[in-house]
Amino acid sequence: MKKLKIASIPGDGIGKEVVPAAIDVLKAVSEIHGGLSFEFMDFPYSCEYYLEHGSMMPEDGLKRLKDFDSIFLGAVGNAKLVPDHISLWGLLIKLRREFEQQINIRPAKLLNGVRSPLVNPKDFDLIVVRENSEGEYSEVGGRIFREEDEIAIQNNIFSRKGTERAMHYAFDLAAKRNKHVTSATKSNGIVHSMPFWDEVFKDVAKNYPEIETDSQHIDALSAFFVTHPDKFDVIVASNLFGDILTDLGAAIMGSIGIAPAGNINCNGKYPSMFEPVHGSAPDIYGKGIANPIGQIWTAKMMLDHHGENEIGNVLLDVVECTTADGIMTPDIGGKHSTEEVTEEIIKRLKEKA
Ligand SMILES: NC(=O)C1=CN([C@@H]2O[C@H](COP(=O)(O)OP(=O)(O)OC[C@H]3O[C@@H](n4cnc5c(N)ncnc54)[C@H](O)[C@@H]3O)[C@@H](O)[C@H]2O)C=CC1
Ligand SMILES: CC(=O)C(=O)O
Ligand SMILES: [K+]
Ligand SMILES: [Mn+2]
Repeated sequence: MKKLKIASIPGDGIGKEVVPAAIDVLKAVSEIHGGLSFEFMDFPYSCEYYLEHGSMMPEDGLKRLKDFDSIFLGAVGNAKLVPDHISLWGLLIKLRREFEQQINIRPAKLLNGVRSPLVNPKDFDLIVVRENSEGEYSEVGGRIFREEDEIAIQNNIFSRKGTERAMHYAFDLAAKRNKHVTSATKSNGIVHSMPFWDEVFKDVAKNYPEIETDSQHIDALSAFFVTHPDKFDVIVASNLFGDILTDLGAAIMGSIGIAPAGNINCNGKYPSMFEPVHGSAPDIYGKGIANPIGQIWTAKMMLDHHGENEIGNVLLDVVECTTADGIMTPDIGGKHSTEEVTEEIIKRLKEKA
C-alpha cells in the first residue's frame, strides 16, 4: 500500500470550506484505488492564527511541514484581520520560497457543461508555467520621505538560473504536449529585465529544435487569451505576468473557482504545494456556495505529481460528468451548494469502483 503524508492548510475564508471537501474526495479516491492511502495532518496557519500568535505560522513551522510528501493548501488572506502583504508573505509566499517551489503550473481548459463567457471559446487547453520564486514578487526596495515627497521603490529580480529553470520546465512540458511554447514578455516597455528574459528564451529554445516558439507582449497576450485561447499550448511567464494571466485563464474557463495550480519543488529537497488559483473569497465565505472544483482539480494535480495519473484522470472525468449534468455551484450557473457538488462527485467516484 502506497501512503502519502499530506499536510493540509485550509488557511482563510473559503479555503476552510473547499479543502475539507477536496479531502473527502481524496478519501473516496483512496477507497476506490485500493493501493493508495493518505495520512492527512491539519495545520491551522491562517490570519486567525496570526491574531492569536503574532505570526502566520510558528517559528518551527517549516520544520513541521518539510517531511510531508505534499502540502495541500486552500487560500490565504483576510484583510479585515491582517494586511494582505503580511499574511501572504508570512505563509503562502514564504512556503513557496523556503521550500524552493520555483515553478507554478496552472492549466486552463474547458470542462464539459461549464459555459465559458467567451462567445466562441473553441476547445482551448493551455498551461501557464509561472516563475514562482523571484521576478516582480520581491522584497527588494523600500519607502523613503513623507507625504508629498514620499517615494516607493520596488525592484524586480530576474536571475539567469531562475529564468532558465522556468523556461526549461515549459519546454519539457511542451515536448509532452503540443510542442509549442509562448513567452510572455514586455520588452517594449520594461528595458532591463524583459530584454534579458527574451534573450534567455532564445538561448533556451535552441536546446529544443522540435518545439515551436513565439513571444508576445503581455498586453497583446492577454487580449489573445480572450480572442484565440485555442492557439496556445504552453505559456512561460514571470511571477506577476503568470499570476494575472492565470486569473484570466480561469475566467475564460467559466470561473476562478475551478482553476487548479501546483507549486512545484523541482530539486526533491522539499514538498511541493498544491493550491487552487483563487483566493479566500471573503465575499462568499460562509454561504456554502464556494465552488470546490478548483480545490478538487488541484487534488488531481497532486495525484499526478505522485505518479497517480490514472486515478487522477478518473477524478477529472467524474468532475466533468457532474458539471455536464448541471450539478454546479452558482459561480458557473448552477444552484447547488459546495456540499452537494462534493457529495455528487464522491457518489459518482464510488460508482466507478
Ligand atoms: N493563493 C492565495 O492564497 C491567494 C490569496 N488571495 C487573497 O484572497 C483574498 C481575496 O482576494 P480576491 O482578490 O478577492 O480574490 P479571490 O480569488 O478570493 O476572489 C475573486 C472573486 O472570485 C470569486 N471566487 C473565488 N474563488 C471562488 C470559488 N471557489 N467559488 C466561487 N467563487 C469564487 C470570489 O467570490 C470573488 O468574487 C485577499 O486576501 C487576497 O490577498 C488572492 C489570490 C490568491
Ligand atoms: C497571490 C496570488 O494571487 C497568487 O499567487 O496567485
Ligand atoms: K489559493
Ligand atoms: Mn493570483
